[in-house]
Amino acid sequence: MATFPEQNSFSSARSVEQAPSGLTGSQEVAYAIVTHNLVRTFGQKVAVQNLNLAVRPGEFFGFLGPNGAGKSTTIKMMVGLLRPTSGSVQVGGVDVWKDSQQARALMGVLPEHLNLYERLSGREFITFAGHMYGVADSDVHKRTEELLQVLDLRNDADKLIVDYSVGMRKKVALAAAILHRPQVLFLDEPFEGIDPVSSRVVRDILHDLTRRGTTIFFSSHIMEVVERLCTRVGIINQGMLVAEGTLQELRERAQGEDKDATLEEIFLHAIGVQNENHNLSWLE
Ligand SMILES: Nc1ncnc2c1ncn2[C@@H]1O[C@H](COP(=O)(O)OP(=O)(O)OP(=O)(O)O)[C@@H](O)[C@H]1O
Repeated sequence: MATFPEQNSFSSARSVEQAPSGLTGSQEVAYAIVTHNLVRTFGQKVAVQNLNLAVRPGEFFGFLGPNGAGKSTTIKMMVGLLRPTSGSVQVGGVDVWKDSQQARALMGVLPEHLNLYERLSGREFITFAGHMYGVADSDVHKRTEELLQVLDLRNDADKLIVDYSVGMRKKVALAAAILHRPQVLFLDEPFEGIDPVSSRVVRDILHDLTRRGTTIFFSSHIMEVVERLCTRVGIINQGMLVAEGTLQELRERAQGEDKDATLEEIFLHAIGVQNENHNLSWLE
């Protein structure tokens, strides 16, 4: 197990209290996603506290945190599904809550709870999404068929979504989120419920998208996937950003220069988990 410095020292120098808050106007377009002092409360509960983040174009940003940490709440505020209590979000230099239509045109979104049109078939749903984003008919057709093929949905393409499995729903929603080649793609737990074969396909597609300039912001509990894909990682705990940087940067901040710390070790330390005894007394 690696040893680490105090939790708060995890945020990198470029962490975003410094980076975006000093930026104005056109400078901020240098960032694909910027949040300024983002806050969301639910009654007494502060789900997200003064979140400052900046993600550069083409980055593959992994957003980690334990259950209830505030990941989905953050993503919902970033994509225009949940109004912040205070603070702001910009995507591609556009304020998501002031110019929501313009901002949404730049995004693809795979939300936590998939709100799909259950009475459409998978093929119809993907096609519909393409038309909603104004993609030309011929491109919609071509891209839909290719997506159905690579995501192994072709045999079920004409089945109604209501009859899809969890993984099939996730894949069809992902196809709909990427068909218009968004500038910024937000994915809330994209690998949940997806089999290993499709997982690999999805990883390849996402990797390819970032190579071609798409920025990806995604939440996941699967450390191995985050470790493999992400160029930068943010860790949120109890609504606060407790660590942010490249894996290398986070490792280098590990006390004693433990360059071998795994992302799981970095994560557990950042959220303050100790090595405790988790035995159930009644099993003894
Ligand atoms: N609509 C809501 N009403 C009240 N509380 C909410 C609501 N949505 C989220 N919360 C609370 O806000 C906190 C953050 O929730 P959120 O769903 O953002 O966590 P998460 O990090 O995505 O968790 P998980 O990994 O379990 O999906 C939790 O305490 C949750 O109970």
